[in-house]
Amino acid sequence: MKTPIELKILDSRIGSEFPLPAYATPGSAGMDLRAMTETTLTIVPGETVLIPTGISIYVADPSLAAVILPRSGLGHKHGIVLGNLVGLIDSDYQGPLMVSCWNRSSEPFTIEVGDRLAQLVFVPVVQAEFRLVDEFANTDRGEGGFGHSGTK
Ligand SMILES: O=c1ccn([C@H]2C[C@H](O)[C@@H](COP(=O)(O)OP(=O)(O)OP(=O)(O)O)O2)c(=O)[nH]1
Ligand SMILES: [Mg+2]
Repeated sequence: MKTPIELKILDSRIGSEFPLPAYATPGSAGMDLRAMTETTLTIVPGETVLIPTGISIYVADPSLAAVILPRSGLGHKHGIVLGNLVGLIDSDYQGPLMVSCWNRSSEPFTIEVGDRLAQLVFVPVVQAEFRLVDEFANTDRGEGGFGHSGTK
């Protein structure tokens, strides 16, 4: 059963020239987001560009969020990742869905209009309420962290 999510088309090329984001296979976790720029764009090494996707979504349910993740091929082969590393889409956000695209490679990278740049994944969210305490119940780990157990 898929969860219905409201979506607005902000760029009429989506739904005509380019399809709406969709799962590529029945088991896909992410839907690819396309670069809805006016023209072809070259991102020089080290540069970060905010790229519109041509859509907005309204997740609405506070127990859900969406995350924008890099595509592994672009990230690994071309160093095209996200300027914010991961994009988090709040359930009450209704603005344009944007992808912060960072060229962390040493080569310029050219994005054509409609290229699939990043992917959108819906995730469950638990909202916490802090309960102030003076002491935690003991655990084996305690305060150990940040590699305190070594690598072997
Ligand atoms: O890659 C992203 C990340 C965020 N957003 C939108 C949706 C998100 O709900 C909103 C705010 O994101 P976030 O809370 O991460 O950014 P902020 O810098 O804390 O902005 P704000 O003060 O608006 O919360 O921006 C995107 O479109 N793309
Ligand atoms: Mg915020």
